[in-house]
Amino acid sequence: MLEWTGKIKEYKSVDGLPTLDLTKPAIYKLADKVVEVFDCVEDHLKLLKQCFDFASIKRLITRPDFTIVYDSMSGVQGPYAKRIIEEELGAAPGSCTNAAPKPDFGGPESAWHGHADPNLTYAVELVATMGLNKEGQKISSSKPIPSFGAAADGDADRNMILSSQFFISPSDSLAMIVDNADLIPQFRAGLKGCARSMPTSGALDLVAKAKGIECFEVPTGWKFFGNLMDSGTQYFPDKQTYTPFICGEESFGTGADHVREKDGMWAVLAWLQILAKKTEQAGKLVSVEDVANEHWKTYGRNYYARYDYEGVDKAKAEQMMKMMSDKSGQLVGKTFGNMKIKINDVFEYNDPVDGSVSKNQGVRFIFEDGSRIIFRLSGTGVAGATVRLYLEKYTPPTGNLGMHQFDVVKPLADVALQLSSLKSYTGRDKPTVIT
Ligand SMILES: O=P(O)(O)OC[C@H]1O[C@@H](O)[C@H](O)[C@@H](O)[C@@H]1O
Repeated sequence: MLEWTGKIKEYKSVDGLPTLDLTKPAIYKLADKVVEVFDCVEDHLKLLKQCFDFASIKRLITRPDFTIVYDSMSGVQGPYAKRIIEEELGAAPGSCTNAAPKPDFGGPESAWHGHADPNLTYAVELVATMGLNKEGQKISSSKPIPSFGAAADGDADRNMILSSQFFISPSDSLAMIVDNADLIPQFRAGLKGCARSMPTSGALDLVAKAKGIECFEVPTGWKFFGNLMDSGTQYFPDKQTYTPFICGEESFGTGADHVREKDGMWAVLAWLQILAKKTEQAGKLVSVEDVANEHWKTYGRNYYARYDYEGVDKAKAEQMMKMMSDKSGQLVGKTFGNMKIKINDVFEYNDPVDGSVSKNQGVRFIFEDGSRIIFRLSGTGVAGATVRLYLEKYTPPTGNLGMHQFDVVKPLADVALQLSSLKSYTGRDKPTVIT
């Protein structure tokens, strides 16, 4: 792209364009061109109405025993949330919090210091309202705790889902939406495909296997889902079709093939739709926690956490990754604690749709019991390098399903520090953020 910008020889501009009123929908004719000003909230709402049964979601939201809080963290979701959740679906006024978009997402004065990130660490207001602390442990609250909570990030493509004193990890949220896709009108004809990014937990794979749905493991980055959504279309007419399709990432992005981006509002409505239908079926209010408990009893639980080490020395982080990559395959059969390594490699993706190969997509240590330790360098960090360490431990349905995820993966973190020598490379022995 940079190369092409160097080749620009001319650009055109128009003098004397009138100032158009962008505050209301209208169509303007300017010489031989037409400019249409449209309300993007209405546009999105129209599309979402094709995906969901709004009447049934409204019945849930207006139940006297159901309360909802949707925190837009001063990002762009605010006007959409108020229009859809409060006006269209009948949630009580004030259910949508921090709903006035601000250019600095609230800045240093906000509880989240302008860091509009929907996770346990940054979405502090919502997390406290839902009766949790940043470790996801229950805390007491002086006010009644809402039945359902959600947060959006600054550009509203990501989401966090909670119920009263309960946090659902994005990996679990994805698996549970796919498991219950038949309750969502968008998937009435059945799902043909689903996908997760490589570091996202394998909870999705268990559902896909049980239901016979094609499941893909792609590198981190939403673009990799795009080709799967295009399979069988005019772009790849000879390829098998994987749509209708649901996909998601551990980094709080969830979506489907109604648009090509992750869609925070879609994920919130998908959950509300599932709860609405299950509540109708059960004749009593069903919560996110109820759905999760049922799910784990069927599939087992993929305990999961991500440790971020932010702002580390880039060269050192790269050396550490290289050291681990160089050992690819050499640690198979080695035992750490009571766990034996089954696969140690560097993840590579062969795109089944366009045939492209993406190498060097993260270092993986996969153990015989299904536990995983994954290392990646963030592609979005701003200062130095961010090392992301993803930890996953599988517990079958017969095991203890009610433990705290951060406690369960802690022994894996100790093994990860050993495997990576992270402390000697980066000087860090504690992550900056755990989600
Ligand atoms: O490389 P990082 O920092 O882990 O960020 C990954 C994220 O990067 C974003 O740009 C993509 O839109 C996401 O899909 C992806 O999850």
